[in-house]
Amino acid sequence: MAVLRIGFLGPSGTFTAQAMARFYSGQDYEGVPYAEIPELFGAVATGEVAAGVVPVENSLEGSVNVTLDLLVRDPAVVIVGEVILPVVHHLLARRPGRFTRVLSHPHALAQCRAFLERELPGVVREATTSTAEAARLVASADESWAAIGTEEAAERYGLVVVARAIQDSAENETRFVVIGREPASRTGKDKTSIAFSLRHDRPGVLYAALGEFARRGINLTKIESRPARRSIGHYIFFIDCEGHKEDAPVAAALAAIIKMSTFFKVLGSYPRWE
Ligand SMILES: O=C(O)C(=O)C[C@]1(C(=O)O)C=C[C@@H](O)C=C1
Repeated sequence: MAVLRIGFLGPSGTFTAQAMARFYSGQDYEGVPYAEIPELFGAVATGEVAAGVVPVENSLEGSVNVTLDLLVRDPAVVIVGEVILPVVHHLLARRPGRFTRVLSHPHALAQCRAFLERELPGVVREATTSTAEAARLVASADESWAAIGTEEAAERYGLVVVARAIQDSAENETRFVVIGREPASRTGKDKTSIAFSLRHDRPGVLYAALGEFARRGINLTKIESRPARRSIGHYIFFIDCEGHKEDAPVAAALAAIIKMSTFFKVLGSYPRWE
Protein backbone atom coordinates (compact mmCIF):
# COMPACT_ATOMS: atom_id res chain seq x y z
CA MET A 1 0.00 0.00 0.00
CA ALA A 2 1.17 3.54 -0.75
CA VAL A 3 2.59 5.50 2.19
CA LEU A 4 0.08 8.01 3.59
CA ARG A 5 1.09 11.61 2.87
CA ILE A 6 0.08 13.82 5.80
CA GLY A 7 0.35 17.62 5.69
CA PHE A 8 1.39 19.54 8.81
CA LEU A 9 2.28 23.10 9.82
CA GLY A 10 6.03 23.01 9.29
CA PRO A 11 8.94 23.04 8.98
CA SER A 12 10.06 19.99 10.98
CA GLY A 13 10.22 20.57 14.73
CA THR A 14 6.82 22.27 15.28
CA PHE A 15 4.30 21.27 17.92
CA THR A 16 2.02 20.34 15.02
CA ALA A 17 4.67 17.82 13.89
CA GLN A 18 4.55 16.31 17.41
CA ALA A 19 0.75 16.12 17.21
CA MET A 20 0.99 14.36 13.83
CA ALA A 21 3.50 11.85 15.24
CA ARG A 22 1.13 11.06 18.14
CA PHE A 23 -1.94 10.70 15.93
CA TYR A 24 -0.27 8.52 13.28
CA SER A 25 2.02 6.58 15.63
CA GLY A 26 2.43 2.99 14.41
CA GLN A 27 1.27 3.88 10.89
CA ASP A 28 3.37 4.17 7.78
CA TYR A 29 3.17 7.87 6.85
CA GLU A 30 5.23 10.65 5.37
CA GLY A 31 4.87 14.15 6.87
CA VAL A 32 4.64 16.94 4.30
CA PRO A 33 5.44 20.40 5.77
CA TYR A 34 3.42 23.51 4.84
CA ALA A 35 4.45 27.01 5.95
CA GLU A 36 0.90 28.36 6.26
CA ILE A 37 -2.39 26.89 7.45
CA PRO A 38 -4.43 28.07 4.39
CA GLU A 39 -1.96 26.35 2.05
CA LEU A 40 -2.35 23.14 4.08
CA PHE A 41 -6.16 23.28 3.84
CA GLY A 42 -5.75 23.72 0.06
CA ALA A 43 -3.48 20.66 -0.15
CA VAL A 44 -6.05 18.53 1.72
CA ALA A 45 -8.91 19.85 -0.43
CA THR A 46 -7.15 19.02 -3.72
CA GLY A 47 -5.89 15.62 -2.57
CA GLU A 48 -2.20 16.62 -2.68
CA VAL A 49 -2.08 15.02 0.81
CA ALA A 50 -4.44 12.41 2.31
CA ALA A 51 -4.99 14.45 5.50
CA GLY A 52 -3.53 17.35 7.45
CA VAL A 53 -2.85 18.33 11.06
CA VAL A 54 -3.50 21.92 12.22
CA PRO A 55 -3.62 23.66 15.63
CA VAL A 56 -7.11 24.79 16.64
CA GLU A 57 -7.05 26.00 20.27
CA ASN A 58 -4.70 26.60 23.16
CA SER A 59 -5.51 26.59 26.86
CA LEU A 60 -3.76 29.94 27.47
CA GLU A 61 -4.35 31.84 24.27
CA GLY A 62 -7.63 30.50 22.90
CA SER A 63 -8.52 29.73 19.31
CA VAL A 64 -6.35 29.68 16.24
CA ASN A 65 -8.72 31.92 14.28
CA VAL A 66 -7.43 31.07 10.81
CA THR A 67 -8.17 27.38 11.44
CA LEU A 68 -11.74 28.09 12.64
CA ASP A 69 -12.43 30.37 9.67
CA LEU A 70 -11.15 27.80 7.16
CA LEU A 71 -13.11 24.96 8.79
CA VAL A 72 -16.24 27.05 8.22
CA ARG A 73 -15.41 28.22 4.70
CA ASP A 74 -13.75 25.22 3.06
CA PRO A 75 -16.51 22.98 1.66
CA ALA A 76 -14.15 20.09 0.84
CA VAL A 77 -12.61 19.60 4.31
CA VAL A 78 -13.96 17.86 7.46
CA ILE A 79 -12.46 17.16 10.87
CA VAL A 80 -11.58 13.46 11.11
CA GLY A 81 -9.67 13.42 14.41
CA GLU A 82 -8.19 15.42 17.27
CA VAL A 83 -5.02 15.41 19.39
CA ILE A 84 -4.43 17.30 22.64
CA LEU A 85 -0.76 17.79 23.60
CA PRO A 86 1.03 19.44 26.53
CA VAL A 87 2.97 22.44 25.20
CA VAL A 88 6.31 23.21 26.82
CA HIS A 89 8.24 26.11 25.30
CA HIS A 90 12.00 26.69 25.53
CA LEU A 91 14.12 29.73 24.72
CA LEU A 92 16.56 28.67 21.99
CA ALA A 93 19.64 30.48 20.67
CA ARG A 94 23.01 29.88 19.03
CA ARG A 95 24.59 30.43 22.47
CA PRO A 96 23.62 31.97 25.81
CA GLY A 97 24.05 35.73 25.99
CA ARG A 98 22.21 39.01 25.73
CA PHE A 99 19.34 39.00 23.24
CA THR A 100 17.95 41.85 21.15
CA ARG A 101 15.18 39.99 19.33
CA VAL A 102 12.99 36.98 20.05
CA LEU A 103 11.14 35.19 17.26
CA SER A 104 8.25 32.75 17.40
CA HIS A 105 4.71 31.94 16.36
CA PRO A 106 2.37 34.65 17.80
CA HIS A 107 0.60 32.02 19.95
CA ALA A 108 3.92 30.87 21.41
CA LEU A 109 5.04 34.47 22.16
CA ALA A 110 1.70 35.04 23.90
CA GLN A 111 1.99 31.81 25.92
CA CYS A 112 5.35 33.03 27.28
CA ARG A 113 4.31 36.63 27.96
CA ALA A 114 5.20 36.62 31.67
CA PHE A 115 8.71 35.22 31.02
CA LEU A 116 9.35 37.72 28.22
CA GLU A 117 8.24 40.67 30.35
CA ARG A 118 10.30 39.50 33.33
CA GLU A 119 13.49 38.20 31.68
CA LEU A 120 13.64 39.99 28.33
CA PRO A 121 12.03 43.41 28.86
CA GLY A 122 12.29 45.70 25.86
CA VAL A 123 13.50 42.90 23.56
CA VAL A 124 11.78 43.06 20.16
CA ARG A 125 9.27 40.23 19.62
CA GLU A 126 8.90 39.12 16.03
CA ALA A 127 6.14 36.85 14.68
CA THR A 128 7.00 33.89 12.47
CA THR A 129 4.77 31.30 10.76
CA SER A 130 5.71 28.62 13.33
CA THR A 131 8.01 27.98 16.28
CA ALA A 132 10.29 25.78 14.16
CA GLU A 133 10.52 28.47 11.47
CA ALA A 134 11.71 30.84 14.23
CA ALA A 135 14.43 28.34 15.20
CA ARG A 136 15.44 27.87 11.58
CA LEU A 137 15.81 31.65 11.10
CA VAL A 138 17.72 32.15 14.37
CA ALA A 139 20.23 29.46 13.38
CA SER A 140 21.56 31.65 10.56
CA ALA A 141 20.99 35.09 12.13
CA ASP A 142 22.92 37.31 14.49
CA GLU A 143 23.83 35.63 17.81
CA SER A 144 21.66 38.15 19.64
CA TRP A 145 18.50 36.61 18.17
CA ALA A 146 16.56 33.93 20.09
CA ALA A 147 13.58 31.71 19.26
CA ILE A 148 10.82 30.14 21.32
CA GLY A 149 10.17 26.53 20.37
CA THR A 150 10.62 22.83 20.97
CA GLU A 151 13.71 20.91 22.06
CA GLU A 152 13.46 18.99 18.81
CA ALA A 153 13.74 22.27 16.86
CA ALA A 154 16.87 23.16 18.87
CA GLU A 155 18.49 19.84 17.88
CA ARG A 156 17.35 20.03 14.28
CA TYR A 157 18.59 23.60 13.66
CA GLY A 158 21.73 23.43 15.83
CA LEU A 159 20.60 25.69 18.68
CA VAL A 160 20.97 25.33 22.45
CA VAL A 161 18.23 25.55 25.08
CA VAL A 162 18.94 28.75 27.01
CA ALA A 163 15.88 28.65 29.30
CA ARG A 164 13.53 25.73 29.85
CA ALA A 165 9.75 25.53 30.25
CA ILE A 166 9.15 29.26 29.88
CA GLN A 167 5.38 29.11 29.17
CA ASP A 168 3.07 30.96 31.58
CA SER A 169 1.41 27.79 32.91
CA ALA A 170 2.68 24.26 33.53
CA GLU A 171 -0.73 23.05 32.33
CA ASN A 172 -0.40 24.69 28.92
CA GLU A 173 -1.85 22.49 26.18
CA THR A 174 -2.93 22.82 22.57
CA ARG A 175 -5.67 20.97 20.73
CA PHE A 176 -5.01 20.05 17.11
CA VAL A 177 -7.46 18.70 14.54
CA VAL A 178 -6.80 16.26 11.75
CA ILE A 179 -8.57 17.31 8.57
CA GLY A 180 -9.50 15.14 5.60
CA ARG A 181 -11.97 14.88 2.74
CA GLU A 182 -14.02 11.84 3.87
CA PRO A 183 -15.86 11.77 7.22
CA ALA A 184 -14.42 9.50 9.93
CA SER A 185 -16.39 6.37 10.82
CA ARG A 186 -18.36 6.11 14.05
CA THR A 187 -16.50 4.56 17.00
CA GLY A 188 -18.93 4.98 19.94
CA LYS A 189 -16.53 7.45 21.64
CA ASP A 190 -16.97 10.36 19.32
CA LYS A 191 -17.29 14.10 19.38
CA THR A 192 -19.12 16.37 16.93
CA SER A 193 -18.08 19.91 15.99
CA ILE A 194 -20.61 22.29 14.46
CA ALA A 195 -20.65 25.94 13.38
CA PHE A 196 -23.82 28.00 12.94
CA SER A 197 -25.29 31.50 12.83
CA LEU A 198 -28.68 32.08 14.45
CA ARG A 199 -31.71 33.96 13.14
CA HIS A 200 -32.16 37.33 14.83
CA ASP A 201 -35.97 37.32 14.74
CA ARG A 202 -36.76 36.56 18.40
CA PRO A 203 -35.10 36.87 21.83
CA GLY A 204 -33.38 33.89 23.41
CA VAL A 205 -32.37 31.94 20.29
CA LEU A 206 -28.90 31.09 21.64
CA TYR A 207 -30.53 29.93 24.89
CA ALA A 208 -32.96 27.80 22.85
CA ALA A 209 -30.12 26.32 20.77
CA LEU A 210 -28.14 25.35 23.89
CA GLY A 211 -31.33 23.91 25.37
CA GLU A 212 -31.54 21.39 22.52
CA PHE A 213 -28.36 19.78 23.89
CA ALA A 214 -29.22 20.21 27.58
CA ARG A 215 -32.64 18.58 27.43
CA ARG A 216 -31.19 15.53 25.67
CA GLY A 217 -28.38 15.21 28.23
CA ILE A 218 -25.68 15.89 25.60
CA ASN A 219 -22.45 17.21 27.11
CA LEU A 220 -20.81 20.21 25.41
CA THR A 221 -17.01 20.32 25.40
CA LYS A 222 -16.60 23.74 23.78
CA ILE A 223 -18.59 26.84 22.94
CA GLU A 224 -17.18 29.88 21.28
CA SER A 225 -18.30 32.71 19.06
CA ARG A 226 -16.35 34.35 16.26
CA PRO A 227 -17.25 37.37 14.16
CA ALA A 228 -19.12 36.28 11.01
CA ARG A 229 -16.75 38.70 9.17
CA ARG A 230 -19.66 41.01 8.25
CA SER A 231 -20.85 43.92 10.42
CA ILE A 232 -20.90 44.18 14.24
CA GLY A 233 -23.46 41.87 15.86
CA HIS A 234 -23.14 38.96 13.40
CA TYR A 235 -21.51 35.89 14.90
CA ILE A 236 -20.70 32.30 14.10
CA PHE A 237 -21.02 29.97 17.08
CA PHE A 238 -18.75 26.96 17.38
CA ILE A 239 -19.96 24.09 19.54
CA ASP A 240 -18.33 20.73 20.22
CA CYS A 241 -20.51 18.08 21.84
CA GLU A 242 -20.03 14.49 22.87
CA GLY A 243 -21.48 11.90 20.50
CA HIS A 244 -21.59 11.25 16.76
CA LYS A 245 -23.87 13.22 14.43
CA GLU A 246 -25.66 9.95 13.59
CA ASP A 247 -26.41 9.15 17.27
CA ALA A 248 -30.18 9.74 17.64
CA PRO A 249 -30.04 12.44 20.39
CA VAL A 250 -27.26 14.39 18.62
CA ALA A 251 -29.06 14.11 15.26
CA ALA A 252 -32.28 15.44 16.85
CA ALA A 253 -30.47 18.37 18.53
CA LEU A 254 -28.74 19.29 15.26
CA ALA A 255 -32.04 19.11 13.30
CA ALA A 256 -33.63 21.52 15.80
CA ILE A 257 -30.69 23.96 15.57
CA ILE A 258 -30.78 23.92 11.76
CA LYS A 259 -34.35 25.31 11.99
CA MET A 260 -33.13 28.30 14.08
CA SER A 261 -30.09 29.00 11.88
CA THR A 262 -29.28 31.14 8.88
CA PHE A 263 -26.07 29.13 8.43
CA PHE A 264 -25.19 25.67 9.73
CA LYS A 265 -22.28 23.30 9.07
CA VAL A 266 -21.16 20.06 10.68
CA LEU A 267 -17.38 20.47 10.84
CA GLY A 268 -17.00 16.76 11.63
CA SER A 269 -17.80 13.79 13.85
CA TYR A 270 -14.62 12.06 14.95
CA PRO A 271 -13.07 9.94 17.75
CA ARG A 272 -12.49 11.83 21.02
CA TRP A 273 -8.88 12.18 22.22
CA GLU A 274 -8.52 10.39 25.55
O1 LIG B 1 4.49 26.82 15.76
C1 LIG B 1 4.26 25.65 16.12
O2 LIG B 1 5.10 24.88 16.56
C2 LIG B 1 2.90 25.16 15.97
O3 LIG B 1 2.70 24.00 15.83
C3 LIG B 1 1.78 26.19 16.05
C4 LIG B 1 1.25 26.42 17.44
C5 LIG B 1 -0.11 27.21 17.38
O4 LIG B 1 -0.57 27.59 16.31
O5 LIG B 1 -0.70 27.41 18.46
C6 LIG B 1 0.97 25.12 18.08
C7 LIG B 1 1.14 24.90 19.41
C8 LIG B 1 1.51 25.99 20.32
O6 LIG B 1 0.27 26.46 20.86
C9 LIG B 1 2.20 27.10 19.62
C10 LIG B 1 2.16 27.22 18.26
